Amino acid sequence: MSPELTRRPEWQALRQHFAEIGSLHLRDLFAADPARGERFTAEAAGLYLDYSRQRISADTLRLLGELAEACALPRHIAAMFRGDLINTTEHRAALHVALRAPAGEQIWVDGRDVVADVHTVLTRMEVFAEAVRSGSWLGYTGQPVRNIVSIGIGGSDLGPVMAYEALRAYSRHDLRLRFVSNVDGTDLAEALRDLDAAETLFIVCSKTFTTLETLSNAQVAREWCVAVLGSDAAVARHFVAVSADAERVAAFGIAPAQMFGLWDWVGGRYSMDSAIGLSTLLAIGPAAFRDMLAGMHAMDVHFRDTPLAHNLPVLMGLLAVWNNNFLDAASVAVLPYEQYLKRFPAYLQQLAMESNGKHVTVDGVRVDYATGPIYWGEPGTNGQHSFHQLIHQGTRIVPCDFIGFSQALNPLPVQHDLLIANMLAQGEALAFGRSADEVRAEGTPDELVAHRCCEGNRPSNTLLAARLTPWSLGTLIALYEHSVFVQGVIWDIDSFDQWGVELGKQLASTTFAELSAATLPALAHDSSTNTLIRRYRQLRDAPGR
Ligand SMILES: O=P(O)(O)OC[C@H]1O[C@H](O)[C@H](O)[C@@H](O)[C@@H]1O
Repeated sequence: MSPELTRRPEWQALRQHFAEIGSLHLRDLFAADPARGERFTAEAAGLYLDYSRQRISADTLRLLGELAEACALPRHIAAMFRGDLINTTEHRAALHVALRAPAGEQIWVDGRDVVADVHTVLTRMEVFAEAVRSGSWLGYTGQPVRNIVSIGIGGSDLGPVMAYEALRAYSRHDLRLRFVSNVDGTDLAEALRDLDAAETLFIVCSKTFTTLETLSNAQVAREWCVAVLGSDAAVARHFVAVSADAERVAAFGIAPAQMFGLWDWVGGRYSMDSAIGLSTLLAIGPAAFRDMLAGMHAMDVHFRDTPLAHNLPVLMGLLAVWNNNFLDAASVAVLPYEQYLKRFPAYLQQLAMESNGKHVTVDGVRVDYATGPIYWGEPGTNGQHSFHQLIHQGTRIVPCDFIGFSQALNPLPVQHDLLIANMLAQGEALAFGRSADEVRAEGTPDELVAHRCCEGNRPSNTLLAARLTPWSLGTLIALYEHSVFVQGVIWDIDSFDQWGVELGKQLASTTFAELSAATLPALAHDSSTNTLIRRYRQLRDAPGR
């Protein structure tokens, strides 16, 4: 059985259309329509999107819209907001929109109003955060908290790290936040090296509370804390947990009063605005955290209620499908021209790649088209001095998302205009390039003309907002969350499961037993794994090394 998507007349129409316009250059498209840079734009919740530098025409947009209708995108959007079990392989809702729904709104799952539950937890988080921030929460020896160490990985780390870095300008600078994720002991050792346990609070973040990296790091952190402070009783003043599994948290030794809950309808990579965001709330305070939620909600409402043609996440999602499946672009570069967004690309990697890196449809049929592209990126202008060369002149097409803000958070005399000038120049250079004639006219010697030419015709989006605030960060996150969902709907995949990560975990547990056994047991892997296991043990145990 072949999947339905590529058999749809709307898909075939796009194929045909690409054959007609695929070779058009952005120079021609702009020349043919001088107002293109005003027309191919959209705006929502304070975010302005310029998509005029995508290799599309008005017909492309119409045909993508028809594909979206054929794939029942509006029905899928409604189903998500209603709390239907759209994560079909796990029989769960994907209701991250409920995490930022205002108090009083109602969304029902299994006969419970989940919005009420969300606000109960949010209020508890705020009370706790106020106690810590005001200095009234005291450690075991009577000291207030000055250091917060969040232990978590994947969705229980990347969102909180990204948000903490993004909102540093709004954070309490006398609270030191650190994030430990890797099972590599270096991560924890370096995080704790200069901290005083008496004034350190640990947040153990794990939705399942089974994740090996997090549990083993939390265990060591607890031993460190108890050893320094001299009593098991210290754990109650220095550890809180965020999890959906109260029993496992209790078994670890953290009392229910010090646990903040989330639910199985919150996916890990969609959880940074749940209790998993406790570190963010501690850093920026309750009012700013609520602003972030309000920004997310504003984008949710826009996504839910706006016709497809003017809907920002829908446009971004459909353009991503166009680039991925018709232009055959295998990756997307996310280039924030805002230093505070330095971890945004890493956060998006999990969001996009764990969601849409799938090889079968929701019905388990092998896809015959490319699904999720590779997301990567670095803040500008740094990337311009390293990998932009490939984006400008390499043989692969790398669509770019530029993200910038009009107002600087740390204004220096000329820097911000310089920064944004560079962002705009990159988009312009990528789109229009520089022809051989133009290069020659600059007096370039003949033998260098080919080397200095830039073909152009490289697509990009530009997202512009007034200022990076908790609110605008919220809009940006929700924009990408929904854009990823739109892509998943078109590709007919389950964007909310992540079965692919399980195999490696299973194999690692067997291998761990083999690495740590006193004497090497019989190995039954392939010859590569067997040899590497032997060599590792040999190097590890070699005397004098
Ligand atoms: O929050 P946890 O249950 O500890 O999960 C942490 C992470 O690990 C898993 O392996 C998944 O791939 C991620 O989606 C998840 O966010």
